[in-house]
Amino acid sequence: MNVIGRQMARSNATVHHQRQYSDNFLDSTFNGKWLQSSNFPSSQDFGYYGVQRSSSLRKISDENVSPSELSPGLLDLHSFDTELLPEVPSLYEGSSLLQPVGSKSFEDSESYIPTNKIIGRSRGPPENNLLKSLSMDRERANNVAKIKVVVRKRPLNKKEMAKKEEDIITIEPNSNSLTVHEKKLKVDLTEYVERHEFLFDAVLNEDVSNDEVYSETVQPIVPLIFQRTKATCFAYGQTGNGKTYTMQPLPLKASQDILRFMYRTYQNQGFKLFVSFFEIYGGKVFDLLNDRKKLCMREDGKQQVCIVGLQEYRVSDVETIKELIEKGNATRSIGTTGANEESSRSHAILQLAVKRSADGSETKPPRLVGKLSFIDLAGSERGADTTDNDKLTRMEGAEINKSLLALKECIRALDNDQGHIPFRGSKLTEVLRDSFVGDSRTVMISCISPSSGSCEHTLNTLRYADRVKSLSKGNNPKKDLLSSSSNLRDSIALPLSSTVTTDLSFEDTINDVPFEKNRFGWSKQIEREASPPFKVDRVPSRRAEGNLATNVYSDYYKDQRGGLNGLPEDDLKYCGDNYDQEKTSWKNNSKVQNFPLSSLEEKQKNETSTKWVDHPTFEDNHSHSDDDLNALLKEEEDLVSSHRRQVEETIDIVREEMNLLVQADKPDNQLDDYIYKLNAILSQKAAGIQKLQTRLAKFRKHLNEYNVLVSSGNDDEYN
Ligand SMILES: Nc1ncnc2c1ncn2[C@@H]1O[C@H](COP(=O)(O)OP(=O)(O)OP(=O)(O)O)[C@@H](O)[C@H]1O
Repeated sequence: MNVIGRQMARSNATVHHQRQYSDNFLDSTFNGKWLQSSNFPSSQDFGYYGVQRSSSLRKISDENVSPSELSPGLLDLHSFDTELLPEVPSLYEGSSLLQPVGSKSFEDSESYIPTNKIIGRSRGPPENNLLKSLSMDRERANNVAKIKVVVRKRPLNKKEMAKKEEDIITIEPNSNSLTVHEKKLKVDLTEYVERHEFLFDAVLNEDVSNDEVYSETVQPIVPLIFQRTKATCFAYGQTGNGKTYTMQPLPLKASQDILRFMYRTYQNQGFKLFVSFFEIYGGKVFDLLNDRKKLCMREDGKQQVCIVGLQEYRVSDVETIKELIEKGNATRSIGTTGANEESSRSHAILQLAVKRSADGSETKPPRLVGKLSFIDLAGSERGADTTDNDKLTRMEGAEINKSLLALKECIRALDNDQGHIPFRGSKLTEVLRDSFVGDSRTVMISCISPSSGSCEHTLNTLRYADRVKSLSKGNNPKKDLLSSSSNLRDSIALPLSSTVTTDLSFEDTINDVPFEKNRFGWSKQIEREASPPFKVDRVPSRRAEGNLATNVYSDYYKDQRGGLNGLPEDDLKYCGDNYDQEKTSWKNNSKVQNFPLSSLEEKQKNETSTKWVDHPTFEDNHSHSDDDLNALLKEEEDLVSSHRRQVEETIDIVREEMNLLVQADKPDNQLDDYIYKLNAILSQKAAGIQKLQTRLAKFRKHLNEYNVLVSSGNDDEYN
């Protein structure tokens, strides 16, 4: 932790004591997260609301910050019974709009307001224009998707340019799609480029400013906060890809808008804005606005999560919020990893809560109306990057992975309206529990590097985002259509070994085969033409993953040499069980044209006599981090691959069964032979199913272990 920051945080633990910060001190000393001062909007960017500030911008006054009234010791962060107010007058309706513009102080401050889409800059826009603009905003707010996934690409940095790394991300102008061009090597060491296409709700290129990021992500949500919505905005991505750069200005901009609503639209309606800022580090909660005091979480009888003793500050101007954020940032933990010295190992959560007293009186504690949470997640790079680190760092990594996985699962469950939200999967999701129930909105900003050197991490980040997005029903039919028809989630370079489509060249295959999403949101290739039953030799697959180049190589081998026999043993080891299944299925395919029944016997013999390379287990691969996110994601991928192959095999088997029946109908049919072959077929079927069931059970067990299974149906039989 930043020592100066800690000192400062300590000395400011009670902001009743007015404190004068020097600009120099602030600008030069804080180097914590969210503290690249150049990224902060300047003070002129913000208006002053409510109580006018003195000439010092650095003063936190009693008027604006009153921790005592906000720190009841047991602070129910979220579930402070959401206010049961009479219906909050719509943001866009009611007398407040028609009242003369606010108090003197607001009038005075108006000239500071840079832009105001809700309320025009000019003092008296014609009433109908105002209403029109508000109704447009209301429409916009109502259209805010429940879950929005945005990807932001940062520019190449100096280090990457010095290493002559290339920009491998292309974004079509005015589109929501991006393509990762991954360089790969064929077995003959010639290079080829594998293209991975993704479609999201918005894709922002390196030229997009932080202001634009705000208007694309958080701004549309702000009005909803006054209508009892709880919203979460989080940045996800590898260390150094711009999470902090992206998140840092958002709370300030949002609080500016919130205050604007409070002082204009909801003037004199008793709304108050509160700020809290804490971090989750190694599974523990620390108050960033109270000298990093360790806090504990409690769940009350109503299963509402409380953070005991979290300081929450009432604020009425942006400058104070800025100071609080600076203070919190200075206090935030910064660890080191092999990947990036500056990498953050904690999740920082800043919350803006809008509250109101039930009867408008000041005597009763205000109740929560709506809330906006900003989460700067820890770097998403996982297991591999922490291998060399000490036990503590590895455990931190494990906790981070666990929370990232749990977060994804909660968002999935949220968007699927599932009764069971697996929020207990991590501290992060427990803390955010109330953001996953009721009227909620989630914005995820995935931050990616353009550099070729980060390709694998970039693909991981995009896959994570895609999983969040692909399960999003949203409220935009167009989006659904796009998702189902053209979310080119993954690799296009899939040299499928189809005996039917052998007339297609490799390039034809990679360029033209369309994709669609399956019901889990994964892409699958659509057959070029509707194939008649049993003409499909390979089940649509999206196998070639960025971090499993061997998959591609083995496919390539398979195509080039007609089989896996040519694969070096090492490759097989890496391929693991994928190729255990692959071997069998490929063998089937090689003989599929004539369906010689002898292949079954041969296969059965092989299966019993050959000791296939063991599938690398979850534990084997990731002994350093049991709950490694990548391992679970990989296991999920492998399960789907196995399922796909099992279906392929089933198709082959059914073909053989049909042949067998044809044989059985012939007058010269040998009963012994029929019985023997039928027995072989049934055994093979049973073995395939059993194998898949085992894998499924194992995967479910792992999910259960990490509390991330969304649906718990029939778990018992697997445990
Ligand atoms: N879109 C962008 N435009 C310009 N510079 C950027 C952009 N995104 C990030 N940067 C720069 O890249 C560097 C790393 O960004 P940042 O600290 O935000 O990464 P991070 O993802 O928060 O890393 P960590 O996981 O370690 O917290 C910073 O110097 C930042 O200014």
